[in-house]
Amino acid sequence: SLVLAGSLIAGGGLAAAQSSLPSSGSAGSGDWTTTSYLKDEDGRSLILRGFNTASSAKSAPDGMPAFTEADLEREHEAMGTNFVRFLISWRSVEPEPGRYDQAYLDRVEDRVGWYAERGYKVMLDMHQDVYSGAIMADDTAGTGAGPIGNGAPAWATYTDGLPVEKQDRWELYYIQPGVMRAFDNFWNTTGKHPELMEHYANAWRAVAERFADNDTVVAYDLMNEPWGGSLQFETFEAGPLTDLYQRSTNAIRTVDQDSWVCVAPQAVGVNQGIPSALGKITDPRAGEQRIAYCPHLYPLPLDLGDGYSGVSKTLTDATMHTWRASIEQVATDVLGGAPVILGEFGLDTTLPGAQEYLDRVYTAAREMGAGVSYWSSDPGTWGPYLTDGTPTILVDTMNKAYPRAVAGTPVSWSSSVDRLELTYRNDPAVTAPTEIYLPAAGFPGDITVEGADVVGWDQDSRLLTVRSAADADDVTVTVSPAA
Ligand SMILES: CN(C)c1ccc(C(=O)NC[C@H]2N[C@H](CO)[C@@H](O)[C@@H]2O)cc1
Repeated sequence: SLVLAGSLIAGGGLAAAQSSLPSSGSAGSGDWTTTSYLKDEDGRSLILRGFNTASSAKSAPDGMPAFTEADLEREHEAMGTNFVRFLISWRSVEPEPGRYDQAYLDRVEDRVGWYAERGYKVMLDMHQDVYSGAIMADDTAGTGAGPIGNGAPAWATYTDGLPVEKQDRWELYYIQPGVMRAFDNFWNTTGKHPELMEHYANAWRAVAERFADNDTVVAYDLMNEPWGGSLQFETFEAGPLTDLYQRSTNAIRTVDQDSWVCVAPQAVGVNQGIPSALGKITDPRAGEQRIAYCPHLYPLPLDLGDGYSGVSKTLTDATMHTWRASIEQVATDVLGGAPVILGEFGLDTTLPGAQEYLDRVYTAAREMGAGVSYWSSDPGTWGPYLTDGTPTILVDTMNKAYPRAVAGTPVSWSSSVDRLELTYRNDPAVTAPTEIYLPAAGFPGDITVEGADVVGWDQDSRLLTVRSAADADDVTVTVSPAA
């Protein structure tokens, strides 16, 4: 079919290439591809690309990111993203024990509406870093919106009077005695606070009750970068962490049967490629399990400020190999074939080799069939825009052709500046068309589509929709600028 810029000419044949779903590679083979995806309300498999929005929400009194609808319009226009890992906080959801702040959830719902109007899907991230803003005496108004940590409300922060001394690096607060104790009390390692995990699960139920019927909210990311305090690795991950995830999943399912529940491993070590010991979480819903796996990726050399070059590149490549094997193992063997979203990765885009690293991670995500939410949309050299609005290399890196919603199971896809190829196993039960984003940079005018019929072309959103013959088995669609 030939699509003329702004309009389309129907016609063109339907070619269905013969191929088959890849078997999942042997553990750690490095060529594993998921066969499981989050799906939209039309049953289409979602390929999710977007940002974490935003770190600025962590200590904001109203819990909202300093991210306006105009910022979202700019992001959508410049990069064609379709996904956001939106930061929310326990302190904002449950400011007092058992009281859920509906005005805060109203503010979250307003932002979700911004994304809905632009065709996005939202994953709500119950964010924490260093437990709570209440870990230090100068906690602002005792709400948990303090200057260092974020996440838990003040009433759920039990440091038991142990010291939390000022640190040069924020990460070091995690091992301060008062913070270790706050985590040990939350996980009830001390045996003194069995109520806190219950409150946490019930806070999730309150959030899910609000968004259960909102198709834009497609997933809940149960806890950001969990830290076990005195418990680490298997004792923590297979113990209280898996327990909290199961309890939160059960609580969510009392009000929301359809959203995916995303679970993350502990951050330390697993972000750097060490295998996770996370246990099985069982979804009590009828039908398919809707548990997803949301790991993060932060190779140590990059985190220490080295670029992606020299020894740092070698070590980072080794990290990514073990990291991919670990993801395959948890998603396949532990969670029974869960879809994967890379919940966070990022770096200072001004570092040497940054572009190559970004390309490598997005290639790995594409090969695995994983969604990606980049850390983060906040202004600065890590993000897409500097504080003065100057674009970083991230904007062009993100602004690439990709399939967004597929009427079947993606088998493989690839894209270059001016060509996209997608192979998927057609699902005749899905009547909605497959949706593909085509940036103006590579597709300035007319386009040629092979392997499927063009259903529509929206010049503003730059979304092409195509449909294969209902009886097609495996379909290969190729999109390129018209000759
Ligand atoms: C010691 N612990 C428990 C620790 C250390 C470092 C990180 C981290 O860098 N995380 C990577 C990014 N993720 C957060 C937001 O989720 C950002 O603030 C970090 O840069 C996490 C945990």
